[in-house]
Parts: sequence; C-alpha cells; structure tokens
Amino acid sequence: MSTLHFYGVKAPFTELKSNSHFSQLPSLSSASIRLEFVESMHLLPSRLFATTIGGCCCRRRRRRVFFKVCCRKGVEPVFEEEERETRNPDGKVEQLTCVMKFGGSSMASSERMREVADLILSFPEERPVIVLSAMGKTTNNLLLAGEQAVCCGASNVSKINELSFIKELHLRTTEELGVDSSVISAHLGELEQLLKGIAMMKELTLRTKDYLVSFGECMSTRICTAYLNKIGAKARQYDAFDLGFITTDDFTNAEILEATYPAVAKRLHGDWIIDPAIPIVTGFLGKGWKSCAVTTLGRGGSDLTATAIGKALGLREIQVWKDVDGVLTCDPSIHPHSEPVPYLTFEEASELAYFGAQVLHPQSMRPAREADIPVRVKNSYNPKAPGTLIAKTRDMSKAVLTSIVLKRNVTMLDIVSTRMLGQFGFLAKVFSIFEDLDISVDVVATSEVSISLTLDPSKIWSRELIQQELDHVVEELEKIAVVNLLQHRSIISLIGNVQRSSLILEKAFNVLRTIGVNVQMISQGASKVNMSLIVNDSEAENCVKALHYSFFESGGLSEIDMDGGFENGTASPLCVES
Ligand SMILES: Nc1ncnc2c1ncn2[C@@H]1O[C@H](COP(=O)(O)OP(=O)(O)O)[C@@H](O)[C@H]1O
Ligand SMILES: N[C@@H](CC(=O)OP(=O)(O)O)C(=O)O
Repeated sequence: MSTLHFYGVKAPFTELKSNSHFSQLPSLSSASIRLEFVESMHLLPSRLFATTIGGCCCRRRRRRVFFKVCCRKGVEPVFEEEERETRNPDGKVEQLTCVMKFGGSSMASSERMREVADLILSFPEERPVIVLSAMGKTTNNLLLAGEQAVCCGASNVSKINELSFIKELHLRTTEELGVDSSVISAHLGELEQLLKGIAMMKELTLRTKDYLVSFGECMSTRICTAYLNKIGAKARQYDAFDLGFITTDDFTNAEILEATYPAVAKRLHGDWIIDPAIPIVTGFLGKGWKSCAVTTLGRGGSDLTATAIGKALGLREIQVWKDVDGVLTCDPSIHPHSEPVPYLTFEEASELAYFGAQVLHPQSMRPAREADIPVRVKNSYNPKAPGTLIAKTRDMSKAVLTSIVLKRNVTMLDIVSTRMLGQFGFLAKVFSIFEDLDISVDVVATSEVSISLTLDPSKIWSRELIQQELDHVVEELEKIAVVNLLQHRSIISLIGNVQRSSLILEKAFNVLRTIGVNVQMISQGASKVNMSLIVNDSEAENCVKALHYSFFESGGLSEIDMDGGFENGTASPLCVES
C-alpha cells in the first residue's frame, strides 16, 4: 500500500482531481492507496482509503482512473481523474437536461404519484433528474412521532398515532400503485426501531431528528422509483447522503459544501452514461462531513437539493413543482386573491424566500444564481399554468411592486446608546454582542445614537429564539444602552423595484394610514428589491390584505407605463388613491 499526502482543509474533495497526484500511483488497476489529508492549520491527518474501482485506461494518451474514496466513517464520494465519455453506443451525446423537484404536496398520495409520473414522462424531449420530498405531511408526522417517543416508553412506540399514519400511508401507496411493499419494509422496520431507541434514551437530539426525518424522503423516492420501473420508465433511486451531498454538521440546518458539486456530477453523470435511467434523488438530505451522519438542509430543503443538482450538472433549467401557480403576489392563505408573478430575478426570489414566503427555501436560489440556471416554479396540479420564471435579470422598466411577504412573530429591539461609547464603538459593540451569541439580525435601522432591529425568531428555520437567550441579549446590551424589547411584531416586506421606492412607500403609507396602522420601523436594504415595514402581529394580516388590494387589485400599482402613468391608465402616481 502506498501513501499520498494532500494538504488543505478541502483537500479530500478537491485536490484529488489534480492530475499531478495520480502520477504517483503505482499499479493503477488494482492499487489500494492510503491517502492522508492534512488539515492545514491543525495538522491533523484524516486518513482515507482509496481503491481504484474503474481501473485505468488510455484515451488520447491520458490515463483515466476511477477512485472510490472511503472516509473513516463511511463517506463515499467517487472521484475520477477526468470526465467520462458522454456518448452513447450510437455516438450520440446524451446528457441530462433539467431537474424537476416535486414537493410533499405533489406527492401526497398514490394518485398524486401517478400524476407526477405521467408529468415526468410527458416531456419526452427532457432527460430530467427528479428530486422528491417526503409524501404529504410525513416530515411533520415523523417529528411528532419522535416527540411522542421521548415520553411514551419503548413498549408504547407501536401505538404512536403518527407512526401508524406513516406506515398506513406508505403501505397503502405501494399497494395502490401495484409495487412490492418490500421496497420500504426495511425502512418501516428501522423507523420503529429508531423510535424505540428514542423512547429508551428519552431524548431527541438534533442529530437524531435529522436521521428520523430522512425516512420520509428515503421511502417516497423508493416507491416512486419502483412505480416508474413498473410502468416501463427506467429509474434509479439515490439517497442524497450517498450520492455526494456533503454538508456542514449543523443538524437540522446544514449547509452544502463545495465538494458536493463535483461528487454529485460525477456520480449522476457517470451512472447515466454507463446505464441511462431517470435518477430519483431524495431531497432535503445530506451527510455531515465530520460526523458522516445524515443531515438535513432546513425545512423545505428539497428546493435547495434541486438547485444544487442543477448547478452540479450545469443543467439547462431547474423546475420546482408546487401546489400553486408559481410564486404569488402574496401568501394565498392570507389573501385568496393573490396572483402568480410571471418573472422574478434571483435576488427578488431570495429576498422573498428569506423574508418568509414559504414557497421557496431561503438558500435555494444561491446555486442557481451562481451557475446562472433559470428556475421555473410550476403547479403540479395545473401543469398548463405558465408558472414563475426566475432568472438573473428581467425587464424592470415597468416594475413597481412584485410581491408582499409577511414574516410573523418577530422580536424587535430598540437600543439607545447611553453614550458610554462613541458612535462607531457603539454600533460595533452592539453587533459583536449578536455575533457572540450567534443570533441573526434581520432588519436594521440606525440613527446616530440608536438602533432598531429585528431578530429572526427561527435563526433561519431551525431553532426558536428562546426567552433565556433574549434575556441574555438584553442583559449584555444594557451594559452600553437602554434597551426596549418588543415582541409579537411582524415584518411586511414589499418586494419590488426600489428605484420606485418613493412611489411604493407613498402608496403603502396611505393605505396603512387609512386602516389606522402605525409603522414602527422601516428599512430599505442595499438589496434594491426590498422595503421592510414593522407592525404589530395583530395588525399584520389586515395590512397585507389592504396593501394587496391597493397594489394588485382595484386597478392598482403593480406596474407603471413608461410615461410615468399606471399601466391601466388610472391616476398618476402623485395622486395615489388610498
Ligand atoms: N408568495 C407565495 N407564493 C406562492 N406560494 C406561497 C407564497 N407564500 C406562501 N406560499 C405557500 O407555499 C406553498 C408551497 O410551498 P411548499 O409547501 O413548500 O410546497 P411543496 O411542499 O410542494 O414544496 C403554497 O401552498 C402556499 O400556501
Ligand atoms: N420534507 C421536507 C423537505 C421539503 O423540501 O419538503 P417540501 O418540498 O414538501 O417543502 C420538509 O417537509 O421540510
């Protein structure tokens, strides 16, 4: 056995691609090589063992080596020295073309799964990678079952209602689709064992939560793959944590690491070229790079899985199929008259998602934006609807307001300096306190001696900001300022063309004045697409309805024509009706 050394934190995943290292390999077809990765600062070697799995061959005088690299605890990314051939036996280039992601709402029953399968097959010109979420509300039910298990005792686990519901839904689905229940029986057995383990330990850690919820995606993808194969559409199932989705070890809210992209590309592309079959990938899941345990990307994370695969493979388009006709002008559960938004930029979609529109995962636009791949939001219940196309740029010449987003249950802090520190020192100190306590700040407005800001209640999805933490923040801030903590506030984000901010704000404030609401804070960020208003939770829904009515209904102000008049020819912007 020979040993190779790689230096740098990212070495295990990036430097293997460098050709120079391979020239050191002795016998390429059957070599067993120990690779030592030395993490730069700490000089801690992490040993990985590599065996050549594809042997080597010569093509245009260049060696090709396929490696299977196994981390100590079982990470198995596959690396190869150069791209595999992308030609089929007829010499035609066949490449995967797009990603299609179907969320829980699209996969809620056997009937829905049939429709999804039909939909996938209705685009014969596409060779898609399919990303699936868990069926219906399975993720919620798994979490509830876990919480029940903590206190019900191991002997009562089989009586947990949510477990029975999950079993029943998945077994019924296999039966109704005519696929063998053996595709999920091992998972159902293991799930019950896991719940018994939780019951015995009487605790549900974040790491266990991630493992627990992973059963949802693992089962939905297996059922769907079996069904596609049954109807003659060749499909192959992948668990994202075995496919190369390498993440941080932040359980319940992990971040995808760069190593993911080459690893996923090589595996999907390689398998496709050798033996084409529709890849069916679990959304939402990954593998922690240190722990090697299953991680999740935050609630709604399958959108991010889809865009990451799009970036990894450099695909033409990423489609996310939902139960609504695209991104809407506001949350349809707040206001039923919301309308689809035909075009958005990545920036607008990111702000919209970050500020609470449940329709997209907050981080999901990043890979698409980095790779400049358009994202289409479509309705699996109404495939003919055009949906929303999200791209790098769009025609903003007429754009005024695009969408209204509400984020509830936000905590606001008014911090007024006691002038113990100069202005620079004051701002720096305030933000260092938030950094030390690892708390995210959303919206900020400052004057010379005061700051108003809002705190994200869920720290980007995962954790409730608990009272103890808030008390700690206030205690620290009170060393340099007078602090007023205001809870139960909402952020109303006006996503639109900030070039027309005066027009938008004039109209918005007119509307809010008419319904008697005082805005407590306002912020227009550097993003150029978002203006945020803070109001009381109790008033927020009414505000959104009134704003929506005024901007999007009643001959409103969602667009403006080139002369400065409204698109529908009504009043001029300077005499806005409230
Ligand atoms: N601005 C918005 N546009 C569209 N849908 C929204 C918006 N805000 C909230 N939603 C909600 O998001 C849901 C779709 O997202 P999600 O539940 O994640 O779908 P899926 O589970 O299919 O991925 C819709 O049913 C809708 O209720
Ligand atoms: N099943 C996970 C991941 C996901 O993305 O789901 P959906 O696509 O249904 O939002 C969740 O419920 O969070």
